[in-house]
Amino acid sequence: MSAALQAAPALARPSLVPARSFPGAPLRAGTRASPLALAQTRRVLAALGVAPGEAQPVPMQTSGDAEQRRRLADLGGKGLFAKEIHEALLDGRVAFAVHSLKDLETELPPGLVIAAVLPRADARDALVLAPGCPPEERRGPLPGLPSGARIGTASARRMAQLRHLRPDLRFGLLRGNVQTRLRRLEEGDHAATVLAMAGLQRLELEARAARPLSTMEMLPAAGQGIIAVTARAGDSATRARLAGIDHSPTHLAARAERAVLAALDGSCRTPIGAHASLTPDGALHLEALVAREDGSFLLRRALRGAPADAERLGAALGASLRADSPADLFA
Ligand SMILES: NCc1[nH]cc(CCC(=O)O)c1CC(=O)O
Repeated sequence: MSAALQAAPALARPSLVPARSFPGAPLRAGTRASPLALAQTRRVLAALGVAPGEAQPVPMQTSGDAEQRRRLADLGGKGLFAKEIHEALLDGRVAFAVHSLKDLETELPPGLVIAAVLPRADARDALVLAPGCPPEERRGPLPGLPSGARIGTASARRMAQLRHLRPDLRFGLLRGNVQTRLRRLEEGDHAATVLAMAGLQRLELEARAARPLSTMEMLPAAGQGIIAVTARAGDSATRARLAGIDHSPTHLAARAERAVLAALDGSCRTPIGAHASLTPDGALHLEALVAREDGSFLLRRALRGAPADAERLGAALGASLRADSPADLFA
């Protein structure tokens, strides 16, 4: 190895070399290291139209990734998957970072902003059956899901909605990245699970979905199907570049859905769903729900208004749900 190559690792040490101090260096894009996160980062880089070598994904292990068995609730929730990435961004070790919007806490750390979102993919959840579990012919809610089936999930939102419609179902904990969950389904621990259509599609695994669940059957999480790019609030050059790929209809939906979360201020285990869409006549239609994890309580409401009022609509719908829900859901 030449002396020049041997010298390279020292120069590349991320903690010593803030991206912003080397204008000609590759754009560093922070991301989790999961296959889904990397696929999403490639989409952002493709949208930016960067030349080969002009940008570089920087995969990072997060506290959330390190913990595979316990429920997120026991650990402190959403922020876990983003904390290290936010720190890298604030420190200048990466120029921007790519996230699944639904995993991003409602209030970002001071100094960070959502600089762009990509056009939303399918926001729905999908029913995924274990290989040996043929869809059952049955009448009533959630057709195709066998009576008494054991569902694997770690999502309070999915569990609450399934239980509310189908008290016969049983539940077990199933977490990990998408591939891990599919593998554990094959191992026979669970009859079925529910995964986001968007994640399955981005991993080219949508053939594993028995069918998408309608938003009436299963209201998605706020931000589901949306890839978000964070940047430093004060980095106007990066923000301007990211603004070029921002999809404004998706950004409006994101604002409305996240305003619901902010108004509800639930714990990370409170089952909450929120989904906004633009109607053909140009209005913003917002649906949201709050539930109890055991499905014994579920309140769902919708509101319609002008897209420019996205945040106010979300706040109003969140406040209305909160006013009519048991107070202990928001402890
Ligand atoms: N919590 C994990 C997570 N975060 C984002 C997605 C899917 C992609 C998306 O919603 O944009 C998934 C997997 C899943 O819920 O099935």
